[in-house]
Amino acid sequence: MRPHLRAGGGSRDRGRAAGRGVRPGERDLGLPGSGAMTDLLTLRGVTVGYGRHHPVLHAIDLAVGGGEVVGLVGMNGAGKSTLLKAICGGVKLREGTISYDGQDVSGLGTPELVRRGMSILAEGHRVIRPLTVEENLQIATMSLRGSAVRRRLAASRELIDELFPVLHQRRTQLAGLLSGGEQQMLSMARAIIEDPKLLLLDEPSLGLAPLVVDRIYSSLSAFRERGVSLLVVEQNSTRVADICTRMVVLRDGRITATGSPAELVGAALTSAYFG
Ligand SMILES: Nc1ncnc2c1ncn2[C@@H]1O[C@H](COP(=O)(O)OP(=O)(O)OP(=O)(O)O)[C@@H](O)[C@H]1O
Repeated sequence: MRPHLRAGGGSRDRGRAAGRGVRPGERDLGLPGSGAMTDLLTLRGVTVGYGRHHPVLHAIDLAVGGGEVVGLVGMNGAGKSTLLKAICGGVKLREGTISYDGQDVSGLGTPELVRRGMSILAEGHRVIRPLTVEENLQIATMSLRGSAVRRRLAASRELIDELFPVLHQRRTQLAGLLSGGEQQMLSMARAIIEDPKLLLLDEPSLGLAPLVVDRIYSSLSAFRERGVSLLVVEQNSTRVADICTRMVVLRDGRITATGSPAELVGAALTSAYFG
């Protein structure tokens, strides 16, 4: 029989998990974690599907705390991208609710969520192809106001130059002519300027050379150090395990395991991935 780890939110949910009880057949790992954190993003009972098809996600409970880095992993077709789409309003909820920063945001679209402090790097690169690199960065600053924000912006620009010097070299080049890796770096740089509370990323390392992946992951560490909450979808758990505080495994639209990277290794991880 396959060991079944506790499904749902993270260790910080222990009280809640105890409240609703661990389901028969599930094993509560009593995971260590961030008891002091308040949840920034909470999904409760989220069920979604496409058209008239069967649900792709089944009653998902998931929480991301302030400053927490959650790695959402699982095989092809497990429903990881669909979960991000559900959060961003890209697919309609059949059941359940999503709250962010204490407010119900179920069904809100991406522009409104961005206005409320989420940055979303979903499939593909988020650059404006006919504009130069510098113009792309300038546009990201447009929603920022006030002197404190301007100071923060100066720090962000310094960080971008340090993390992605190639963008400085390419600042007059059209974004559409950048390589895939450079476009991903520019997407990350735009997110750094937006100074989000929560950053959602769908496979930020997909198809990139190892050195570029290193750069992208360095920028994720910088977000973490700034106290930004991250929800990072990756098919391969190895890379995301280096930066996340908690990993959540999705299989066939259900959460099969959650725990720190140290806890979710070996047989526990294989079983959660493949059943
Ligand atoms: N627009 C759509 N219409 C119908 N079915 C869809 C649509 N998008 C995804 N699906 C189906 O939903 C399921 C989950 O897909 P999803 O892209 O969320 O998985 P994933 O875990 O992100 O996979 P991958 O790692 O391959 O990107 C799959 O069976 C897929 O075929």
